[in-house]
Amino acid sequence: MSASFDTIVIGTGPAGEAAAARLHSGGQRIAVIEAELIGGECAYWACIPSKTLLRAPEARTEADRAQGVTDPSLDWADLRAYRDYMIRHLDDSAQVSGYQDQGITVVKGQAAFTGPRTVTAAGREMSADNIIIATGSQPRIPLIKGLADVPVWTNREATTLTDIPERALVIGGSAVGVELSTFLARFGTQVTLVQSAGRLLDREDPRVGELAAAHLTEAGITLHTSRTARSARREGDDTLVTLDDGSEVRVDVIIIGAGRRPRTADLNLERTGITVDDRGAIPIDASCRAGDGLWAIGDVTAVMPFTHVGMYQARIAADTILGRHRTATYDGIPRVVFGVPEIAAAGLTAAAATAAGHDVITTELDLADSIARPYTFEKQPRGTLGLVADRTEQRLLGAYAVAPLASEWIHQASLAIRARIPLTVLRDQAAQFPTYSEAYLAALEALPQ
Ligand SMILES: Cc1cc2nc3c(=O)[nH]c(=O)nc-3n(C[C@H](O)[C@H](O)[C@H](O)COP(=O)(O)OP(=O)(O)OC[C@H]3O[C@@H](n4cnc5c(N)ncnc54)[C@H](O)[C@@H]3O)c2cc1C
Ligand SMILES: NC(=O)c1ccc[n+]([C@@H]2O[C@H](COP(=O)([O-])OP(=O)(O)OC[C@H]3O[C@@H](n4cnc5c(N)ncnc54)[C@H](O)[C@@H]3O)[C@@H](O)[C@H]2O)c1
Repeated sequence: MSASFDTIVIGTGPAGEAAAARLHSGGQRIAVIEAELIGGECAYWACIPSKTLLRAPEARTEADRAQGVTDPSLDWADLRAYRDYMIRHLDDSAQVSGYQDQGITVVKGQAAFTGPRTVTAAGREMSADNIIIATGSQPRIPLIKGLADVPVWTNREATTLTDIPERALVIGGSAVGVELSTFLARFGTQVTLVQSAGRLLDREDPRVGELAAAHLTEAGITLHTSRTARSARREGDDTLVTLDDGSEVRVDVIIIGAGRRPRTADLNLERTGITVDDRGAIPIDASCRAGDGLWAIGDVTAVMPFTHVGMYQARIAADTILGRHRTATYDGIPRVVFGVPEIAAAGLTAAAATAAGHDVITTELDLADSIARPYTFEKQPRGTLGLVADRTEQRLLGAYAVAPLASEWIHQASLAIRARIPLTVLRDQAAQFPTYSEAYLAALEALPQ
């Protein structure tokens, strides 16, 4: 006999967990189904370990650059132990019992639909008024001849590594590639990064890619843009990778960061009436509805595959299910690559704003020429803030910042874009002296009128 619930959540990454928690506190009877570990990719193999691993090199670089600090050093064994603690030693038993203690049913197994509102997992049949699909994504593996015969890491092996490799070829030059390269290079790996697009972080403003390239080069990383790996083969203990220009790179491991695919393949979605798009993503409306009583949130929607977006969609879907109708808007949501220094952006690039018909004005500010904080922060002051605005509408459309702590102060641009705060109001701010936030006023005053 099938157990019935108000809502079943398939997948307990950050999106599924946020939805389950909100619906449970809204009084619903909930079941969560998880094929692997409660917490999802983010908690064990993505955001949490990667940001934990990047903090030490960041602190080391900050210390190197701060006047009056000598001999800062990295301790891999200590960081590795802290990473293992942060990823719960890949053990989610406390999370399972935490849910059970709250009265949430946990089913460990691969869920598949048996009908529009019924699923099976671990031999159990379940039905619900609402089913939320939050099954996340998996790495996209490029076609490279011989890849199956050489050591290859996806984000999973890279973020749970036990030993720092001597030489690595990183494939992909966006968030995963830039973050993993930064971490490894700062720990002494000889990193070669191969990026198929003409620049790093190719969805961002071209200046962001240029600035990121300069920082990666400074960290000792060899960059190949407009390049792909064609084939790989073993030669003794080495892996020899041939790029598409015929050049060869000798490494110990290939690390893949070439994008992700929504995880929908095993769900039997044909039983639900949902048809995935050409990326394999589940199409949703503004409230994250994917069909009658069906919802999709997080990476599986491919809308903006970030944890904060998945959790936002979870709040939108859960509130709508609870009768508090909400719609999502994605304007101005920040996008951060945790490089050293941090690379942050929000809203539209100048090119996207122009394509959308805006009357675009832009400015870029060298922070060391304009504000005091870079000098109090480090002895080689640096940082860049770029703004994109609409001259006619007199509001901010986009921003990028490549500078220390940019992941924090990008949120001012994010709020200004989302809340459509007029430029006159933004120019009337008095940010704390001396902070990086002062850059906004300096940049706004430099915007063409
Ligand atoms: C290396 C790396 C670093 C990242 N760093 C950041 C960061 O710093 N900040 C940020 O915002 N984003 C980051 N991301 C992106 C972030 O990890 C994802 O956006 C986020 O994990 C998506 O959450 P989700 O809940 O949609 O899916 P996931 O976290 O992928 O969780 C989905 C869950 O569903 C389960 N599942 C799948 N299919 C089934 C099934 N059929 N039945 C039952 N369970 C199923 C999976 O086992 C998994 O536990 C990073 C990604 C990578 C690869
Ligand atoms: N800090 C963060 O928020 C963070 C960190 C890591 C990942 N993420 C998210 O995880 C997802 C995956 O990140 P990602 O960087 O793997 O994917 P991505 O889709 O953002 O970028 C993939 C990059 O790989 C390149 N590429 C694709 N195929 C290639 C090939 N064959 N050879 C060389 N280069 C190739 C592309 O040009 C692109 O720049 C993204 O949605 C990202 O936003 C977020």
